[in-house]
Amino acid sequence: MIFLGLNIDHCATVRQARYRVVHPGAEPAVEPDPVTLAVHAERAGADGITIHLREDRRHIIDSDVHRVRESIATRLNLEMACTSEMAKIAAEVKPDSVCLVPENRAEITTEGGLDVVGQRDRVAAIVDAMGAAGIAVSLFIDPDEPQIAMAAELGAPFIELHTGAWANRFYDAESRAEEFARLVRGAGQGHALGLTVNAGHGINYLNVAEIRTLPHLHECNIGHSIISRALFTGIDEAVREMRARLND
Ligand SMILES: CC(=O)[C@@H](O)[C@H](O)COP(=O)(O)O
Ligand SMILES: NCC(=O)COP(=O)(O)O
Repeated sequence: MIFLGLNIDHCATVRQARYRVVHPGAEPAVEPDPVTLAVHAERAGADGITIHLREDRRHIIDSDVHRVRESIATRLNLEMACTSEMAKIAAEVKPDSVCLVPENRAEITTEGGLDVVGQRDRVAAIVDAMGAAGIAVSLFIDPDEPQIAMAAELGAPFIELHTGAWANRFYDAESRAEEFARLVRGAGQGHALGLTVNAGHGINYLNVAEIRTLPHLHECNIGHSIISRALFTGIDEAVREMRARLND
C-alpha cells in the first residue's frame, strides 16, 4: 500500500489571503482553518498530515503547528528549512517526522530539492539534532545519485524524491519519460541503500496513475491538487478519491 500524506499548506494560503490585508483594528481572518481540515482529512483516509512552516510564514503559522500537533490522530510531518530557528520549533513540537526542504524567499513554490551534498555540514547538524530529539528525518531531494548517496551517508531514514521536474514535463512524452526514469533510478538507489522512499510535489489526480508505479514507493505527499479539488467536492471526497487512485 502507498500511504497518502496530505499537505494542508494551501488551506492556510486561502486564510492568509485575507489575514495579510490587515487594516488597523481589523481582526485577522480565521477561516478556512487548516487544522479542522486536517481532522476531516484523516477521517476520510489521509495517513498523515504534512505542513511546511515557511520562514516567511506565508501560509502555515506557528500557532497552526502547535494546534495540528494536538489535534490529529495520525502522523505529523513538518517540512522546514535547515535553520536553527526551525530545529528549535521542531524540538519543541515533536512532529513524528521532519522533512528538510530548501527555501528561497522569492519562489512561488519549492523549486528544487535540498542540496545535501553542497550543504553537508548544515544538513548533518540538523539530522543529528532531530535524531537526538527522537524525530525521524526525511530529506527532500532531487532524484540524483550523489544526493541520494549523501542522504544515506548522513543517516536520514527517509528521502522524499522531488517529483516537480517530472510533473512539470508531464505533457511532453519524451522529457516525461526521462524524468520518470530518473525517479525510478533514484528510488532503486535509495531502496538499495536502506532508505525509505517517499515522493512529493506536483502530484495530481491524473499523474498519480504513473507515480504509483514507482518502485519502492512508501508514501506520497500531496497538497495543492487535493486542496484545489476540495473546493468543489469537499475535503472528504477529495481525499477518498486520491487515496483510491493511489492504491486501487
Ligand atoms: C516542499 C514542498 O514541496 C511543499 O512544501 C509544497 O510545495 C508546499 O507548498 P509551497 O511550496 O507552495 O509552500
Ligand atoms: N513535499 C511536497 C508536498 O508536501 C506537496 O506538494 P504539492 O502537492 O502541494 O505540490
